[in-house]
Amino acid sequence: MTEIIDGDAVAASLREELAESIEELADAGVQPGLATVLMSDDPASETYVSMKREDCREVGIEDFHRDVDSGADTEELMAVVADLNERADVHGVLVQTPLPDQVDSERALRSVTPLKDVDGFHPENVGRLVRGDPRYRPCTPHGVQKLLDAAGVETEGADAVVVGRSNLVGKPLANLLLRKAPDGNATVTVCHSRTDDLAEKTRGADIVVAAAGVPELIDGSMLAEGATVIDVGYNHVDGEAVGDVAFESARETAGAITPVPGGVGPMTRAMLLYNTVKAASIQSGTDVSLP
Ligand SMILES: NC(=O)C1=CN([C@@H]2O[C@H](COP(=O)(O)OP(=O)(O)OC[C@H]3O[C@@H](n4cnc5c(N)ncnc54)[C@H](OP(=O)(O)O)[C@@H]3O)[C@@H](O)[C@H]2O)C=CC1
Ligand SMILES: Nc1nc(=O)c2c([nH]1)NC[C@@H]1CN(c3ccc(C(=O)N[C@@H](CCC(=O)O)C(=O)O)cc3)C=[N+]21
Repeated sequence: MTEIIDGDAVAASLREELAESIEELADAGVQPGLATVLMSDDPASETYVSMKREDCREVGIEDFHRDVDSGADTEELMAVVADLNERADVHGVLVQTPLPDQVDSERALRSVTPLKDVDGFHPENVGRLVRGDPRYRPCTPHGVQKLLDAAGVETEGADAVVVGRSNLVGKPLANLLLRKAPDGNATVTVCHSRTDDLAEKTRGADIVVAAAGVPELIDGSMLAEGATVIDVGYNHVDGEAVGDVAFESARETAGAITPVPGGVGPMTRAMLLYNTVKAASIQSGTDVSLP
């Protein structure tokens, strides 16, 4: 029987465990705080930010929020970030991307102080990840690791294929799976739009992670019998969320598979809470146990 990996359930149990870490911080007089910065009129970005804020309030993380006019320039955005960098009650600063075209995104994201960079996008944190000593793991890749762990899927020695090489998902995930660590130690192949014969690559994999942003790119014919399939894709087709995996076809061949919705999405949000609690722990010098 194919296991359907329940991201909602795994995320819920993570939030419960994080609530205990937040209790430990409270005993030391610390409340974790996350500041989200929204500089966009895109309804999707607005939705992602409001879900993140709602999650914070639910688990006891203080929700700070800043709206920056979507017509503003890089300097104005960076001034907002600089102010949040200085505040002792703000432990995490998240600038929601994509940013408007007139903004120098690289410069703006680099202005988040690395200790508060709970997205893990700052070059210092990316560098640490690539070097094998991550501080804040990017939320979606970390969520994928937690889903694999929850499903009892060993990465050690596994052949993993990551479809997608973005800085947001594919590259950090490939680095995490490659890391010399119990939740890494996979043999990693990274595929992208110029990959020759994608199906041949995915058919050779024990673990396939689809993060291409192409609806139903991966179907059952492209999988080895019993493979684990993690669908990061979140595409809107006729107003419905559709993954990068053709679920009904893939589940026939897969050993375990994540659905969309109810798979990676809720985990991404849970790992942001995780990083914020970790940030509060580091910045307050309070040791807490993390799930
Ligand atoms: N559930 C969640 O929490 C999240 C979901 N997502 C979703 O994950 C998906 C990927 O996001 P993101 O990484 O930001 O997307 P990007 O568009 O930044 O990157 C997509 C990657 O997929 C590759 N690709 C595109 N088409 C193909 C193809 N036909 N075959 C093989 N590779 C291909 C691209 O190759 P190339 O580099 O050559 O262009 C690129 O590397 C999206 O659907 C997004 O919505 C993203 C973040 C969080
Ligand atoms: N720069 C950038 N930042 C992003 O944050 C970003 C992005 N690009 N590209 C698009 C993806 C997609 N994404 C999701 C986050 C949460 C859910 C999520 O929680 N979904 C729930 C359903 C939520 C609901 O609708 O109630 C689920 O899948 O079950 C989904 C998708 C962030 N993205």
